[in-house]
Amino acid sequence: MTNPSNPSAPDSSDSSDTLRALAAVIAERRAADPSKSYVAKLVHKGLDSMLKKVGEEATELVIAAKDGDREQIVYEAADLWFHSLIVLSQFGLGPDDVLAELRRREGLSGLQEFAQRKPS
Ligand SMILES: N=c1c2ncn([C@@H]3O[C@H](COP(=O)(O)OP(=O)(O)OP(=O)(O)O)[C@@H](O)[C@H]3O)c2ncn1[C@@H]1O[C@H](COP(=O)(O)O)[C@@H](O)[C@H]1O
Repeated sequence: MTNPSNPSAPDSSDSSDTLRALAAVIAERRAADPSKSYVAKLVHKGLDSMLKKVGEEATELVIAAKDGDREQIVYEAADLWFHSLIVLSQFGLGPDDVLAELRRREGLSGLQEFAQRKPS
């Protein structure tokens, strides 16, 4: 379905395309002018600032969920995914890497996977 507020946005029925498109914008903006791009500004501040944002957004998601505010949960989850993509980009990684890991886990029970882990 076309996004009525942004008809040129990718079809929301294909979530991985949306994540890939956002990751491509992030990759391009990393080298942009920090006064004109939020991504460039955060990248310019360095890894600690990116990680701080991920921590903040995760906490805000927790608070929204504790409040049971569905709209706010979606808003904060979007912030968290966005900032996670920035951290991934810092290491030359992207949504396809995470999606591949999720696909690898498909059909493997979390309890089974945990039991197979080597003791650390
Ligand atoms: N998806 C996002 C996105 N989500 C959140 N944000 C920004 O993330 C920032 C942090 O959000 P907060 O709620 O924590 O706001 P804040 O506490 O006031 O921010 P800080 O001062 O702590 O950084 C805000 O400035 C948001 O606008 C985003 N900024 C950009 N994008 C995407 O990234 C693209 C490139 O953006 P630019 O790099 O700015 O061109 C955009 O076209 C969008 O598609």
